Amino acid sequence: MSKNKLKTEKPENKKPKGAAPNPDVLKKDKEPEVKVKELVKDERTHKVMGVFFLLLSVYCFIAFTSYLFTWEDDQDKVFRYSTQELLIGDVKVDNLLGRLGAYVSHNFFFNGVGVAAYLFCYFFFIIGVNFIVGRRVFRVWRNVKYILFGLLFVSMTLAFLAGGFDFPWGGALGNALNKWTSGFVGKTGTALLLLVAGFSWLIWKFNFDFKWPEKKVKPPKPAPVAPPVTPLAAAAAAVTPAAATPPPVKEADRKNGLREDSGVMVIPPAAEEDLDEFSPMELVEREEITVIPSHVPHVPPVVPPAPILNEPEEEEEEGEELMLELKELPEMEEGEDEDPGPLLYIEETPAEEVAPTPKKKNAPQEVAFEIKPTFQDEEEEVEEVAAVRPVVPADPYDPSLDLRDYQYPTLDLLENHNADKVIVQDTSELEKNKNQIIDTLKNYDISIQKISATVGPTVTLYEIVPAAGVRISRIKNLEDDIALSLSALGIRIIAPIPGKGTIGIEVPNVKKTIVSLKNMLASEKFQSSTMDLPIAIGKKIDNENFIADLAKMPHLLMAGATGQGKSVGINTLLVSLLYKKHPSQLKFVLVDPKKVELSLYKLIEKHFLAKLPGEDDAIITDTKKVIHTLNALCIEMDLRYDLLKEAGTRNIREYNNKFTQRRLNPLKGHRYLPFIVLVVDEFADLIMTAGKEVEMPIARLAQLARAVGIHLIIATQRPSVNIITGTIKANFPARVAFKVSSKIDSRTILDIGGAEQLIGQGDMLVSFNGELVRLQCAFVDTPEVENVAEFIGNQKGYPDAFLLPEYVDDKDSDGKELTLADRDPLFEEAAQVIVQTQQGSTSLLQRRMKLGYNRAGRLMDQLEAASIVGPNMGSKARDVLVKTDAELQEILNNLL
Ligand SMILES: Nc1ncnc2c1ncn2[C@@H]1O[C@H](COP(=O)(O)OP(=O)(O)OP(=O)(O)O)[C@@H](O)[C@H]1O
Repeated sequence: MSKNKLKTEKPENKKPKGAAPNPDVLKKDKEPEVKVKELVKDERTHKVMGVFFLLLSVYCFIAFTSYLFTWEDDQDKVFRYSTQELLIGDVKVDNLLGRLGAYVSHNFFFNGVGVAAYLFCYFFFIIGVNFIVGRRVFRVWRNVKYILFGLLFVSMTLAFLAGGFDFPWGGALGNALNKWTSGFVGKTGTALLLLVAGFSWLIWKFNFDFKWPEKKVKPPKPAPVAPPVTPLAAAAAAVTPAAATPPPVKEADRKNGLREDSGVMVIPPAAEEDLDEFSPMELVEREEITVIPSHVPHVPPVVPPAPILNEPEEEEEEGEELMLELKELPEMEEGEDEDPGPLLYIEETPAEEVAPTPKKKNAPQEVAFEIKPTFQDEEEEVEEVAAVRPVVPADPYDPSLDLRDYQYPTLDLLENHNADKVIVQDTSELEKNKNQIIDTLKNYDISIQKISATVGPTVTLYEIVPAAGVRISRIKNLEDDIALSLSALGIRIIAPIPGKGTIGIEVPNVKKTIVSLKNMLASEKFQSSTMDLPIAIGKKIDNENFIADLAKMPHLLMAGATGQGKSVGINTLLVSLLYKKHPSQLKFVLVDPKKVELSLYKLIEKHFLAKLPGEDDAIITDTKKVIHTLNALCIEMDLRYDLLKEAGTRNIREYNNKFTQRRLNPLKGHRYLPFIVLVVDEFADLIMTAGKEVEMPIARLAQLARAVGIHLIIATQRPSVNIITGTIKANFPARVAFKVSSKIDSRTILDIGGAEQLIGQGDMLVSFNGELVRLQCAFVDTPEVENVAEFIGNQKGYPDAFLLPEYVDDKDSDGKELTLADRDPLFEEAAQVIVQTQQGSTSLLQRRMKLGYNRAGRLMDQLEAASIVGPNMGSKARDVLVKTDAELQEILNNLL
């Protein structure tokens, strides 16, 4: 019914208003052009061509083979009769394919290329297959090159070898080539030429490995242990990460794509021939095949140690050699060459003082050295050291050494969830959906040229190429009507698919596949990722793993109605990070107003969690404490910026590099900075209870914290505009939407509709880098998270969680008189810092004691009240009025 109605409306559709020209006239003008084009492009034409070439190939094959047996008799007849007589007349031949067969074979063999004529059968075959299948199963141009070479080489070789026979082995071409070459370079030359050509082709094709058997080299003896090894040097040697060196990959395994160290099957890149082109109704089932090992050993990232002494390999002057070492010293600021760990300093004693040794070239060991451990917090020693020539410290600083035995969680802690490796979609379902789509579009008078299907874990994407002349905007306008007509739940129309000019219709699969996090973490992409904070989010429709770097995102906003997969999504992100990061490199700040969602992570408090000083629980559930924690994070951010500025670095990566190279002085407050990831499970709840007090620090962190390694993951059930305000949104370029309840919610979170049409259970849209991608979120169940948390929690951790700077709420202390009775608990410590360093600087207190500006300022006022420092002098540091510890102790005793 609607069909007829719509068809009668057609002219109106084309030209809605105004004095339109007669549509029939216009149509007639355009029709022929469109038809020829369509005919050429039409897949049926291609199929017909395919059948033709395949039959041609078979025909030639039969004719040629028959010719091998009947050539003697048939050749006579071909010679005797003219072409016309032969083809039209009544001549009897023996070839299985009659006169035409005899004629064609004779011309291909005798007048052509001899036995090499079979290469033509092959050529027709590949053309036929390509046409019939509708894609380049065989690469035509490459094959043409091989065939041309084959024609020349085979015909000439056969003519050369079998020149005396009657049978046209090499055909006219082979004979001619052979004749000319033999005349030019002689018989022997021709033979050599053919051998060279033959071998060249074989080498080119198979790339043989010509290996000369290698001389057996004795393994070098282990270097003798240096006689005066201090305990310190021994400790440094123990750091050498022998275990960290990945085991060598066996040659055979490498060829097979099996990486021994990870147990991960790496799929070799698809052969060129396999590359597909867009084809009618093709089924795309691409799956990253991974062999999931029961145990994937992880190797903590340990930087290989630098040699203690660089012994030059080439001949060099002795003096120059020492110069070389000195040149290698890192550029340090004055007095910055100390760091807290024990260092190796090499004291050079003039050779003649130790023993008179004759000067020799290339004998560095003969310069007398004494290796002395020094500890920098002992001041006299530091001074002593300043007098000697320090050498580059032996090893780069390795932050993971505090927990050097830490084992990364293994994959056997996770479940497979029966996630099928290959997604098998019922072909009848595909066919049914395809026909329904075609029929529905026909109802709206939209004809299509091609349709292809890509089966994903939860939905199948039908990609449509509209027929020539159909405007995509028309389909876009009809989006809702088409969705209604298809009447399947969760249909999403993408018109057009960005960058493709095709239209996508996503239809939910009847049988959905769970994407297990285990599979994703076992994938080569994740295992070999070098991202700072790799997160395995889920699988795209084409089954490609979507793994992103949270550090680049740099923050993530997640929304979704209740029960659609948000908590699973957060667990997925957290577990991915736990599988890739050492506790020294990453800390989580977990905010869980719902109190139960993140409680599992309590077990890893001493490894991966950060908390406020003095707090019992690292997982924050109370709104007041959330405000304190967020402000503490802001202080940490400011402190980190100060450190970055002092170090002359722009971001956490550069800073940590400089620190691990021991180019930053920990006595000046420098430290290794772990990444901090703040996770808020229910943001709406926080905004409802604390409003601006929460929004402001979140917005500040979102705006500034990326460079100093603080990243935010904020989740909310209610993505309404009063919760996700403009300020928040502007600073969260990466957003994730699970199914939401309305189009408005979808717009709030993604700036576009679509999330309301998702089908739940981890079906999600990710807006990142200006692209909108539909993913099936990787699934990790609560018991799995528990396993991972237990595995980590049972290992030795730090004494406490990572402590954030203390934050004192101005409201708590404002209005109070600054009396000595109200002294800050850190008063004594602050006084000691000031007296020991003799610097009355507030920022020094901030850095040394990890305090916020307000608290450090208050402490300074209290120190002033106690006459330990002088009054504020603007930008200059205050005078320190107490010069010695004894003096300070007396003042402190009097204050009690
Ligand atoms: N990626 C996924 N794959 C398969 N099933 C999933 C996935 N994510 C979630 N589910 C299913 O959906 C259920 C609800 O998920 P989840 O608890 O994460 O929802 P939620 O959005 O956090 O809900 P709430 O806001 O009420 O906590 C899960 O128990 C699971 O059965």
